[in-house]
Amino acid sequence: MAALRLALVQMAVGSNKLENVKRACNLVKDAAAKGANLVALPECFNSPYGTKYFQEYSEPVPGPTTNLLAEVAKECNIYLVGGSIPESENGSLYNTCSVFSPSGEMIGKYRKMHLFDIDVPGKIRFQESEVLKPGNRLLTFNLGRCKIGIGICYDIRFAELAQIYSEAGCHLLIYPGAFNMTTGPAHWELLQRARALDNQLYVAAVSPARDESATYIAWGHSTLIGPWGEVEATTEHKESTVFADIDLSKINEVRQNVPISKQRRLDVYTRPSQVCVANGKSDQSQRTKECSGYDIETNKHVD
Ligand SMILES: NC(=O)CCC(=O)C(=O)O
Repeated sequence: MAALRLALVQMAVGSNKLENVKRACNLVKDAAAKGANLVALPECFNSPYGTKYFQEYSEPVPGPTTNLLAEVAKECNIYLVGGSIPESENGSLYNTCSVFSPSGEMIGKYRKMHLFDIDVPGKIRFQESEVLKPGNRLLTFNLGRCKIGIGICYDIRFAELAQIYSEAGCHLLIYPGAFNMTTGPAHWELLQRARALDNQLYVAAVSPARDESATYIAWGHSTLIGPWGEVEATTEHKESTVFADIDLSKINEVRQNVPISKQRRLDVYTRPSQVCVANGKSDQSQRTKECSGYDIETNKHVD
């Protein structure tokens, strides 16, 4: 067995919350029985995806859903990336992913940082920010020698987030996601390949299965992209689990062959926000090394 066998559980999600969670746990058990030691669930796996549902389906984290995920991670002796669920805390709602170790401990939670607010006239309008608040913290964890970073769906459009994770030493980025029938065919795979190629690492995205009767129809196509930018494993839109092995030596090979991380021209890249004008002369400030809640130098979360 490979050191890291990943399973992306593209599960059907319905309107019964407990049924959704039980289904997720059964599919996780099935993936573990087939040799996966890292299993990931999709975005919003215990609730239909839609702003009108988030309040009703929300719960604290930790809470009833994540307690069941913790149990299944322990029972199966696996790392579990618990997709995302609508989280409630102090009257606010978040789109939250929690991660569990093989001992059943919740080792971190990540709140979607970039909320899905788009308006493509005649096609799709979705405004998560009408109901949700964004998170401000990154989340990484280690499985053996593999360092893993978490984002949620729309976060994948933001190259900076993936680059920060890469600079923090991540080898694999996992995005529980739920693209739709407009942006899915156009951008889902392209964005994963772009993030993988920019950063020369693995990128996985895991979607719910497509339900044509839902108010929001997910694109499906859960996928793992390799550090060369190629599709390593994928599926179509029905319920299924995608299995793939993560081989860290491929990352080293690509980075040696095409050494872009050593060839950056940080001496000439300047962003408008990084130019300060003093005494009438423009001055290039240092490249930003910190992001809110996460210190890249020490690789630690900061309050
Ligand atoms: N759930 C999401 O964040 C959807 C993102 C999406 O569909 C996109 O096009 O971006």
